[in-house]
Amino acid sequence: MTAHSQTIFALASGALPAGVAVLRISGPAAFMMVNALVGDVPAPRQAALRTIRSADGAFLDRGLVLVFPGPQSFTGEDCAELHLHGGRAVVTAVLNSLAGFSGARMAEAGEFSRRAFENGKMDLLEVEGLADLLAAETEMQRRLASEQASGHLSSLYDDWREKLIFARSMLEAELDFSDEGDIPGSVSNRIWNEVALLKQEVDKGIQDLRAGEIIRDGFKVALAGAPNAGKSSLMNALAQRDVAIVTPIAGTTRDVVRCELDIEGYKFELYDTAGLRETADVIEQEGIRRAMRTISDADLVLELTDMSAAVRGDPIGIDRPVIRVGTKLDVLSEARGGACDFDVCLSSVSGEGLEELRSRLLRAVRESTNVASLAIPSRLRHAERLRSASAHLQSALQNEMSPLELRAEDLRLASMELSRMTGRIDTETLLGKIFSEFCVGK
Ligand SMILES: Nc1nc2c(c(=O)[nH]1)N(C=O)[C@@H](CNc1ccc(C(=O)N[C@@H](CCC(=O)O)C(=O)O)cc1)CN2
Ligand SMILES: Nc1nc2c(ncn2[C@@H]2O[C@H](COP(=O)(O)OP(=O)(O)OP(=O)(O)O)[C@@H](O)[C@H]2O)c(=O)[nH]1
Ligand SMILES: [Mg+2]
Repeated sequence: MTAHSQTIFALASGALPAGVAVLRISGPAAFMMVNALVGDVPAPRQAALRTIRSADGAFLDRGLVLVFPGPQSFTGEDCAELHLHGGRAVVTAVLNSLAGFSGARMAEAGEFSRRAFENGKMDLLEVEGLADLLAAETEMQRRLASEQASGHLSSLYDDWREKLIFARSMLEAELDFSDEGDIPGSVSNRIWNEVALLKQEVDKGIQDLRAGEIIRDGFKVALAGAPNAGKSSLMNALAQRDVAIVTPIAGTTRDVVRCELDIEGYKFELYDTAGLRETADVIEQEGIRRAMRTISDADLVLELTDMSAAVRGDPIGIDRPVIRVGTKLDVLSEARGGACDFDVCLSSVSGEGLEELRSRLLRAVRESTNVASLAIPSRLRHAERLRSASAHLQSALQNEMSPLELRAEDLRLASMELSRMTGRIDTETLLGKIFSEFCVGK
């Protein structure tokens, strides 16, 4: 438990004006400050309606006051909340009054959560989950973040860590008795079987990173094809707004244009790109270079072909998953020539086929995020720790001829990696990076 001498405060609710504004106070002087502002300290954890006055007795607001005595609070310290009328001047007046107390200052971004972490109220995975929960815009992002914020990923990794600690203690017991003649090795065999099973679980976790990243950061879809194929028009139709410039001139799009979509709770990132062709125009060449880079980074490529055009572009030929889209279905004569060359035929003008494309996109994201539970890694940091743990387990398992001491040391290193995951051991730099993701008041 890290005791802070300073009391911090901040607006914890959103942009003003708002219906209600919540000011949060945490630290040793919190209750003294509440007492000075409202005349008493209400009963713990019960909302009480009070008049809030400045140090010179001037009326500031009438609002709800809540106090949470430490350690039973969000930060683990004495905490208080003032629920004010959400006007700018009301909030400014009360914040100014709070700043007048000695030992009190405005909180920095993420400082409440940082104190919660330091006081053991949340571990690092839960803190990251909370940051993701505040940033979540889609239903699947919310579910993934809640899972992590409520400690389910932490329990999983703690469980693995405990298994390793148990295995090590068994090995150490065996080491202690080893000079009493050879024990038939049965204990040891059972341990290595369990370590092998654990390694499989860790490796499964590493594989799930891709699903976690897709849910958290979005499924990347690139629109590709010849100039005038209708890429920008399709982007605008899917986004239902005018994101990209559309003209009848081939070579309109040069920069990569990005937009986000929410399909059934999954976040998609759509990338409109320059039409692919041989060209002498240096600006267009650079556009095409960027297009190719975007296409090769995509989780899925929509390869568009203008079905009404006399000449069709060549296939792009990349090793990404592709949906072949035939465009301009509305101008196609009744002889729908070659529609069977495509997975989806659509018109961005009439809207025909868009629903079919949307359900194909949904199917693709579901296939890429097909996991049994949402207690999965979603940041590179998680996978790096898991990879390193897996490598130590591998070393312990394969070096059957090495001394038990060394193999036990590999198990210890693996469990250290899992401790880093929840932040039992870690560096100031990492903490700074994670807490800087928060806004002030959290
Ligand atoms: N008004 C208000 N609403 C809020 C929050 C808040 O701080 N204030 N939260 C802020 O994120 C979230 C709720 N999270 C919270 C987490 C822990 C505790 C807390 O007091 N924990 C104590 C007691 C637990 C208990 O009584 O069961 C503890 O952990 O010891 C409060 C809120 C969302 N809603
Ligand atoms: N009738 C019809 N016209 C379309 C459709 N989609 C696009 N167009 C037209 O085709 C032309 C080219 O459309 P864009 O969306 O700019 O094509 P693009 O693939 O982005 O082209 P570049 O940016 O040059 O690579 C425009 O005149 C559009 O209005 C469609 O579904 N039906
Ligand atoms: Mg375009």
